[in-house]
Amino acid sequence: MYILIVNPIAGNGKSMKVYKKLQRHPLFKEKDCRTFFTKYEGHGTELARQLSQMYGEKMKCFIIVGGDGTVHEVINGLTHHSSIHLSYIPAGSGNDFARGLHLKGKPVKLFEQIIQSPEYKPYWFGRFSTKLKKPYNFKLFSSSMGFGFDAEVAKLVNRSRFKSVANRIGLGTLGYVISLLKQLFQFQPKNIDVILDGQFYSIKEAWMVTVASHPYFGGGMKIAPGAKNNPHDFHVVIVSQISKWKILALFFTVFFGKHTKLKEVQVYQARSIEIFADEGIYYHADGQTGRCTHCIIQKHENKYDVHQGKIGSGNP
Ligand SMILES: Nc1ncnc2c1ncn2[C@@H]1O[C@H](COP(=O)(O)OP(=O)(O)OP(=O)(O)O)[C@@H](O)[C@H]1O
Repeated sequence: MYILIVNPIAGNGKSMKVYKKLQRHPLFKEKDCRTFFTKYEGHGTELARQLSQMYGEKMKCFIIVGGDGTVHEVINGLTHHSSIHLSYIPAGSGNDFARGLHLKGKPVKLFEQIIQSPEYKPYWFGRFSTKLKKPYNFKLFSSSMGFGFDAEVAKLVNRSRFKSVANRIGLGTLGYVISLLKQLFQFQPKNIDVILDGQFYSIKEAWMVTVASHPYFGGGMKIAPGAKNNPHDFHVVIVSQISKWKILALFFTVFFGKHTKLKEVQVYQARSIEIFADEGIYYHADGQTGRCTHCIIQKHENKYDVHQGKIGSGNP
């Protein structure tokens, strides 16, 4: 049995079109595929938790149909169920997790692959907590976390009308770029302290601190070009003391991963990251936003079996 968790509003309704195609496929009935739709924000986590408890071993895998936010919610329902196999059919606006997994091809082809010749390989999620004291109640993230400018852009993207217009014309990234331009003139850089594997850095006029499990964010921008998912570390990209015009240049070069050549951009590798900001700063985890003054980020101790493309991770 396969369980599909479908977010009907992901990609401004694209996920429903994708789902209808899957539903018409002969393998859908033949292989006992059961579908559950998310009904509200956060429902993906509840569904994943309940269904994994209910079906456990009887289930071959969860097939997530939606965008990065849906993946984020589902994995957070599986924090104690790392033995469950996961597959992802991208149908959102950004779909950066799919890029990170090197998933290629149309949704129906991916569905056939998942059922007929799945390539489950280990994937290591990150975990984070914005609490200052134990119990930390860690949450998982699949692709990246960002603090500062990218988080404020993500907040604007999630609220904006541009996103749905851009989605309708098949340009998911456009919504991000428009929000970015809007935010560029409002954003005030912040002083942020960062501890990377015990090493302290005081970042003056920080624009963003991004922690990445693979290269992509914002719908295909290669923010951490060298990042490969592995059990040991993340890539941490820090941008500080940069002019607004140069930030603009950065976001043009980021599509090719060339921004790391700028002197205002530093790239580190770290397993354990701690962030401190005197005043509250915005953060995002896989594009889902919040506000904090402190955050701990670590590799989750468990690996998950995730269907990946030919050159996906799995060889740490
Ligand atoms: N039925 C629903 N009604 C309203 N919101 C929902 C529903 N189901 C899920 N959500 C919310 O929809 C949001 C967007 O989902 P998702 O991120 O998967 O799509 P997207 O934003 O189009 O794609 P991406 O994150 O890849 O850009 C999630 O934050 C989730 O909480």
